[in-house]
Amino acid sequence: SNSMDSTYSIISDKQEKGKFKPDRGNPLQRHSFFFDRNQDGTVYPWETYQGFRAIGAGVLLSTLGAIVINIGFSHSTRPGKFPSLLFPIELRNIVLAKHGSDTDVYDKKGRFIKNNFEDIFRNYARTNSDALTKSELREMRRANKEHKDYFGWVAAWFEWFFSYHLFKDERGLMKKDTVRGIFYETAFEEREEELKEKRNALAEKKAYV
Ligand code: HEM
Ligand SMILES: [Ca+2]
Repeated sequence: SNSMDSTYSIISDKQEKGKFKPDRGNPLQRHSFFFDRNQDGTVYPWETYQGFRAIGAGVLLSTLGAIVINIGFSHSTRPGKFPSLLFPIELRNIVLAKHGSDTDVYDKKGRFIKNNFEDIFRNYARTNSDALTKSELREMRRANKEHKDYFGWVAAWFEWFFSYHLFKDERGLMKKDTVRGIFYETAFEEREEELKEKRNALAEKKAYV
């Protein structure tokens, strides 16, 4: 099948599960692919919503995530196309959604730059060497701000807001391993598995009483 076929019409998109294979060398694509629930290469808002729910976000946060992420990133991943009111995000072009005022951990090709990742913790993790407190995270975000880059400020704010809200530990710390897992997507997958297991255990318990 020709992947261009689905480019021109969203309605007749075949939505074949597993049609899209993320590029191993592109962690940014894998990060976003977690939310492509039917794995067809396009993330629609309802998929973003389901992805958020799958990692334990409530209805409100998931709705917010779907709205800001899909409105924010749809158009830039569809170069030359008329804006779509369904706000699809096309994963093969996900690097085009990169913005300013970020950490530079993902480079222009969506690769994970280890040194920039290590810099986050070298520069801001003072209270604990392998985690950021809420205020250290804020400090990092402020330092990353580029002049008049309003879109980047807002995008980075949301990215770190979602990260902190969903992945801080019981002491309110953003652990280094977790942050790496967010960049690589494994944090999403692990959380989803964890919640599935919890639900199954609960269901089994109920079956016995
Ligand atoms: C719970 C959900 C999510 C969390 C916690 C999250 C978190 C993050 C974080 C922490 C960054 C790095 C920001 C930085 O370098 O300063 C990032 C970057 C990015 N995320 Fe997500 N994200 C989520 C969902 C999504 C979704 C659904 C998509 C698209 C389908 C997406 C696309 C991107 C893109 C394109 C970047 C690159 C931004 C850049 O480097 O300029 N993310 N995200
Ligand atoms: Ca999809």
